Amino acid sequence: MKCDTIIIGTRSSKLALWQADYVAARLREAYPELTVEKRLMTTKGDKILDAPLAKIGGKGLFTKELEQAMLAGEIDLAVHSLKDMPTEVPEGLAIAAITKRADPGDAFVSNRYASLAALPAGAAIGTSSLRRRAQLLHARPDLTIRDLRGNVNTRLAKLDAGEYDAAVLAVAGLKRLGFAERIREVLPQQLLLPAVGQGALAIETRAADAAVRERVAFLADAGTTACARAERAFLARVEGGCQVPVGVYAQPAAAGIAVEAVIASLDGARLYRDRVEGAAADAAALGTELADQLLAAGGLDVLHELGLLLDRQ
Ligand SMILES: NCc1[nH]cc(CCC(=O)O)c1CC(=O)O
Repeated sequence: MKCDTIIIGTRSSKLALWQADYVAARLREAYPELTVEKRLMTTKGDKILDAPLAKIGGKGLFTKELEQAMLAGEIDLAVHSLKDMPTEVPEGLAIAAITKRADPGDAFVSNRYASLAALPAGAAIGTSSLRRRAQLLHARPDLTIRDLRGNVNTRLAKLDAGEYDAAVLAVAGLKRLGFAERIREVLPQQLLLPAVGQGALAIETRAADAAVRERVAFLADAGTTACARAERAFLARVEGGCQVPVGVYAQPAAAGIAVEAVIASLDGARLYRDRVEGAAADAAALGTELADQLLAAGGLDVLHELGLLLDRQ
C-alpha cells in the first residue's frame, strides 16, 4: 500500500510553526487517513540576525532552503507568509494555494504610548521594514526610526527591554501568536499600506506533484488569490523583492477589485500613492498598471536612488 504521508517543511520561528501547524491541522481534518509530518529547517534570514534585512538583500531570504528541500524531495510542501515570498517561484515549484487573508494591517505596539499620534517628537520607533520606515516618516518626519530585527517574539522582547518607544508589527503575526492585547492601535491604511500579501499564507509545492496539489486545493481562497495576483504583479513590476519602500493593498470593490499602492523615499519626503479599480479577471494587469503610474510619477527615481533597479531594462 502506498505510504500516505505529507511532510511540511517549516522555519522554526513561533510564527512559522503556528502557520505550519495551522495547515497541518486543516489537512488532518480534511483527510483523517493522511499522516502529516513537520520538518523544521533554518533559512538564511533566520541565521543572519545582526544585519539590517535591507542590507543582507537577496530574494527568498526566508524561503530558499525550504524550496531546495522541496525540489530534493525531502519535504512535500512549505507554508510561507505570502509577504515573504519572492514574486518569482523557482522552476519546478508552484504556489498551490493562497489562504483567506487575515487582517492585513500593521499594528502600533508600545508600553509607553497609546497611539502613533501620542508619540512625542523624536521618539524612537523600531522597525526594519523600509516600507514602514518610509511611510511612518512621511506622516511623522520628527520621529526616529531604529532598526529592529528578529522574529515577532524577539522584537517584542527588545521593545520590552526599553530600547524603543514603540514598534510596528503585522497585526496578523501578533494575533496568531496570541499577542492581540499588545496592539495599541491598528494604523490606518491612509497612513500605512501593507506589504504585498500581508496576512495571507502561501502553500508552495512541487509543480508536478499533482497528488499534493489536489490535497491542498481546498485551502485556496478565490478572493484573496485575485487580490494577491494584483499585489504581486505590482511588486514584480517595481522590483521583485520584499525589501523595497513600497506598500500595496488590493481589496474587493464595486468594479471587482481595487488596488492601492505607494512608493516612497526612505526618508518619507517623497511619496507617490495612487489607486486603480477594475475587473477581478484583470487583477494582474491592474497591479502592473498601478506600478507603471507610480514609477512614472516619481517612484522610478526613488527606486533608482536606492540602487535597487540597476538591472532593470
Ligand atoms: N517580516 C516577517 C513577517 N512575515 C510575516 C509576518 C506576519 C504575518 C503576515 O503578515 O502574514 C511577519 C511579521 C511582521 O512583519 O511583523
